[in-house]
Amino acid sequence: MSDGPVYDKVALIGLGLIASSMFWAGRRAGLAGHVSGYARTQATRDTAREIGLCDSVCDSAAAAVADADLVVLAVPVGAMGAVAAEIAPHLKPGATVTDVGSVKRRVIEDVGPHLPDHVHFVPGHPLAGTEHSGPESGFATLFRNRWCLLVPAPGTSPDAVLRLRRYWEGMGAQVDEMEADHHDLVLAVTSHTPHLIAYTMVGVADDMRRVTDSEVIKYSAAGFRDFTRIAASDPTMWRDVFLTNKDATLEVLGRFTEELFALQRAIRTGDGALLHDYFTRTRAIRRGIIEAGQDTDAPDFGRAKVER
Ligand SMILES: NC(=O)C1=CN([C@@H]2O[C@H](COP(=O)(O)OP(=O)(O)OC[C@H]3O[C@@H](n4cnc5c(N)ncnc54)[C@H](O)[C@@H]3O)[C@@H](O)[C@H]2O)C=CC1
Ligand SMILES: O=C(O)C(=O)Cc1ccc(O)cc1
Repeated sequence: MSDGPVYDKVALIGLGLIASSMFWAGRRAGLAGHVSGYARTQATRDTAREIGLCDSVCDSAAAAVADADLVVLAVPVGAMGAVAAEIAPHLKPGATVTDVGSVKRRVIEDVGPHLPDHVHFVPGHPLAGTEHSGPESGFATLFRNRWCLLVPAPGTSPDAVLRLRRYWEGMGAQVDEMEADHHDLVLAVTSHTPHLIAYTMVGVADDMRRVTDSEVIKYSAAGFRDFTRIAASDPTMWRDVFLTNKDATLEVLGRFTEELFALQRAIRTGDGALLHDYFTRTRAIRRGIIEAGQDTDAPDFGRAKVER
């Protein structure tokens, strides 16, 4: 499927869901000559070696990035700066450094200052994931038909950006470019606040023990099940997302609570027309997404089988 490797050597730093999916997807499409990997804990490195994740698993980040043409930072957002500081002296001149963090402004602020002038920094964010984490959770089709947003600073080498775009496209993603603050606001609406709402709803159900004792599990309908899936996502990753996308998340949450109060009032006052109008508008949005072919989870989309 590819015209040969896009990079001779790729280094994956942090071997969780996203890095392992990148390894399997890249290997299937022949996108890298060699993939080295590094994870902070011995246990993760051992698991990676056992399951054949990466062509070589290194015991230091410095060893993993040596001679790499692309370095991917795939750790929680709050750890990006420290990892960048650690690898900076060992980067090959002309290499591209990218990341996959869910928040972009903070990653740019934390990583950028550590990197030497002789590398290209092209921040990125694949809009694809699951509630699972760790080296065994990845699969080759995770990025297929999903967006990957690249957030290069103005003046970044167009060749470096184009090459990274080809790499993501080789893994099946559609690539767009976006400015960092805009990215963080869009993601606060479409991903970060929805996750917070799911965490809250599952927390509320758990608090109401009277109702939840076994009955929540037994009678849970699809809506609540979706919330529990999302609320099972990695606590470290999501703590970092909210701490580092604070302003945008608080802005969206402010709007959300205003709307919630309006709906609460409509329920209390029996304003059925308001509720009906509201739900009619939101239904149209969902139908619009499906008609635009953007809901890759829709049953009629023919979702790719999960496989390595
Ligand atoms: N899980 C998801 O659905 C998505 C996650 N992302 C982003 O991708 C990045 C990685 O996420 P996942 O692969 O899901 O995480 P994960 O939890 O599966 O893996 C994270 C890896 O980073 C390592 N790590 C954690 N703290 C570290 C530190 N202080 N120093 C060095 N290594 C450390 C862990 O040991 C693990 O190998 C995060 O920044 C996240 O925001 C982006 C899109 C989707
Ligand atoms: O599992 C889900 O529903 C997700 O929303 C996956 C996801 C999580 C975090 C991201 O930054 C991007 C995608």
